[in-house]
Amino acid sequence: MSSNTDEDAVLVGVIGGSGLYHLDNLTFVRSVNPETPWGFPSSPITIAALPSGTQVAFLARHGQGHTFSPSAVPARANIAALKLLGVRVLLGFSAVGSLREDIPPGTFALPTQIIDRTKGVRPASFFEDTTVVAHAAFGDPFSRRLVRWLEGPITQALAEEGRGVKLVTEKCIVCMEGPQFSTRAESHMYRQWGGDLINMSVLPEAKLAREAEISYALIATVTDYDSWRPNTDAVTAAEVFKTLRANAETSRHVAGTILQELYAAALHGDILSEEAGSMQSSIMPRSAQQKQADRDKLRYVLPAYFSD
Ligand SMILES: CSC[C@H]1O[C@H](OP(=O)(O)O)[C@H](O)[C@@H]1O
Ligand SMILES: Nc1ncnc2[nH]cnc12
Repeated sequence: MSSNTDEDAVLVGVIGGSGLYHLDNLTFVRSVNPETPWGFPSSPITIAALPSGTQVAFLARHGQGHTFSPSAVPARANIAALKLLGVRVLLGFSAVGSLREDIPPGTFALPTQIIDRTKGVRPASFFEDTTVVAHAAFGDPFSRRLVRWLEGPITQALAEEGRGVKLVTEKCIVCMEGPQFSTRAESHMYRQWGGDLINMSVLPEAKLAREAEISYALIATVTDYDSWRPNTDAVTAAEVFKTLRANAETSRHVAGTILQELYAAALHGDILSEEAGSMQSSIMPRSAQQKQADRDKLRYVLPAYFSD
């Protein structure tokens, strides 16, 4: 599959998490399953049209039948395949635990910070195992402009839905390795560290989106109180499943309400401006020791810097 021209580029992408394996009110256009230099994505990517005809891309993070555990999600192939389709703005939906009493299950959140508690078993860079070195800026791990933009439309969409779902912002999410949930001691420790939410999926997705110069935000949907609450059972998958379906319905409503506006904002506004071009100064200068095969591989995600 060769790189898309601007005319058939799909600017907006959505990654669905646990419980969110499709979106609503879209017209199916085609399904694509590109083999990237990092393998195949979690599942074929659905290209579908909004009522206006604008096309968006949807990918189920754990695969259509939820066959990839968080540690095994082929995140590099996912981000590379979306980038090839033309995606420049990406919303990841995720089921998360809450580390705060005032963020109950059912709440939606737009985190702005991440604490990395993954264990180094997930490939987290497109530059890994190549002769090209890059250090992407990650102080603000989510696209600041995108997060700021999303706050209003999501709040409005939740109000319109009328189920009383609240949106909270400026939260810090801990990303743990899993697949087992945290111990009570870990859950308490994350609270002391300043964590507000916890999941197993936002990394390396957010790092790879940054390396691919895709503006990325996480819409975190709270399913449980994790394991820190005294005199309360620690989180179980059964507890998570209780809230998953309602959260997925609300996620579909939110996506259905905001995607057209998001497309217009990405096309005409400045929400992509901080990430676009950001890798130019993050990549170490070209040297004779860099292997051409590595540069060819990196061209797949960053054609602007590796075209020769
Ligand atoms: C099903 S409970 C744990 C599982 O759910 C979340 O997945 P996702 O972020 O894809 O919604 C969490 O990160 C864990 O992977
Ligand atoms: N408590 C929790 N810990 C990690 N990931 C989660 N996903 C949903 N709830 C979670």
